[in-house]
Order: sequence, then C-alpha cells, then structure tokens
Amino acid sequence: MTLLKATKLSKVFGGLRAVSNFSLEIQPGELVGLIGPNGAGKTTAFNLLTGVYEPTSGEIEFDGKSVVGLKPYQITQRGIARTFQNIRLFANLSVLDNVKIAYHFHVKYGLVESVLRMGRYHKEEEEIRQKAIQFLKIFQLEDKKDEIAKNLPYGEQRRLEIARALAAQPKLLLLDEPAAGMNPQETHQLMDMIRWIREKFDLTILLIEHDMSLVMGVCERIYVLDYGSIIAHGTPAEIKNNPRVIEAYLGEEVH
Ligand SMILES: Nc1ncnc2c1ncn2[C@@H]1O[C@H](COP(=O)(O)OP(=O)(O)OP(=O)(O)O)[C@@H](O)[C@H]1O
Repeated sequence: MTLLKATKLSKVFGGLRAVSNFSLEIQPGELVGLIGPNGAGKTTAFNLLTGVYEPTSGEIEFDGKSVVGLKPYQITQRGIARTFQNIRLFANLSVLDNVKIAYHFHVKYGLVESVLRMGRYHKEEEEIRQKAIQFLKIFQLEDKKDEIAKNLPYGEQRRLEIARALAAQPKLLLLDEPAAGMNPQETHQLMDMIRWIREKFDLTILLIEHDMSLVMGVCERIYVLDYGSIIAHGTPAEIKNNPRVIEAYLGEEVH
C-alpha cells in the first residue's frame, strides 16, 4: 500500500501560488528526493505534508487516511517526523533531554492516566533515558549527552535533530536539507547514515537537498519542483538528463 499520497496540493500565500498541483506517491521503504531551485516551493510542500500549513486545495493521505487539517503534533503521532532547514532544537536543553522529549511526546499521557501510572513513573523514566542514550550512540553523540544543544558544532546539531526526529518512532522521515552547512566529509558520513537508518528503523525517507551528490547518491527516485509545480520525476539518471530539469536550474550543474 502507498504510504504517502499527495494529490493536487496547492498553497496560495496572498497572490503567490507557492505550491501548485503538487502530486507525489511514496511506497513503504523508499528513499525519495525532492529538489528544485531556490524558492521552488520545497519547504512549503514539507509544511503542507506535516500540518504546518493547511493546503488551499488538494488531499494528503498517509497510511491510507487523510491527514489534511490535523495539527503538526497529530501528524507526528500518525507517524511522520521531520527536521528543519533551520535547525530547531531546544537550544538550552541538554543533548539527552532533546531526545528524551521526543519520547515523552510519543508516550503522551492524560493527567488521570499519569496519576494512575505514578508508581511506574520512575521505571518508565529510566527506560526512556536508556532508549534516548541508544539513539545518541547511533549518532555518535553519547559523549555529548550532557552538553547544552546550542553549544554543539553545526554538523552535530544536525545529527541530533535527526536523532530526535527518529525518537518519535516515525514511519516516514522528512529531512529538510540535512547536509546544509556540512563539509564534504560530513556530507559523506551523512549519506551513509541515511542509508543505514532506513534499514535499521525500517523507514521511508523523503529529503530536500541542494547537494546534488547527496541526492543522486542516496535517492532511488527524485521529484523536481519548479515555480511550485512538479516538472519531472524519475530515477537519478533520468533526472540528470531531463532537459526541463537542466533548464530549470539555468546552468546550475546537475551532476
Ligand atoms: N509563509 C509564507 N508567506 C508568504 N510567502 C511564502 C511563505 N512561505 C513561503 N513563501 C513563498 O513561497 C515560495 C516558495 O518558498 P519555499 O520556501 O517553499 O521554497 P524552497 O523551494 O524551499 O526554497 P529554498 O530552496 O530557498 O529553501 C517563495 O516564493 C516564498 O517566498
């Protein structure tokens, strides 16, 4: 069954059609890229898929059910987690607490339930702590668990953001420019990590990225946005040679 199906999505801001007739289908387990020149509407598309914006028109089905009109936290609970182009961590909390929060969020109890569960509270806290530490190990951040998130170098903050998104136990992970600000070596490690987490967590991944070597290297299929509309989709080889894509990038090299 298709995991994510967006049909003819549009988003209008004032007079500007930021996303227009955007359709996309992702099957479970796929690793798909969304590319396009600056201002093409990529982040707006992510914001529609994650409930930050409601579409002006169109439909989004996740796991067979409509998610249009749901709040971002409800969409996370349905199984879509994301990272942001401009990293959004709890800057003044520790690295460990940033990941623990995602667990608390996933295991959200009502007040009565919390009181009834009080006896088990400490045990659960410890379990959450252990699970969070496991995630930090995967992302080679265990040694930094007590550091304040904002003091981490940029590449590590990006890794922490991915760790936190994964702690929400999503089926679909949306990564908005995960390699932004990374050097070539960090980008290379990130590519390996993306492939690895997909296998390890049985994930489906959709990523926005400007770094063509990353997109072409890890994605099995790519959608190309230009002025809010999908102008091409296909395998990396098909996209590289597509004249409309080359024209949209106006001489920017697609290699
Ligand atoms: N909240 C908003 N209000 C008004 N216009 C917006 C809003 N969000 C995005 N836009 C506009 O919609 C268009 C698409 O922007 P978007 O950020 O989605 O593009 P993008 O492809 O992610 O760009 P970039 O690669 O530069 O991040 C742009 O013209 C942008 O100015």
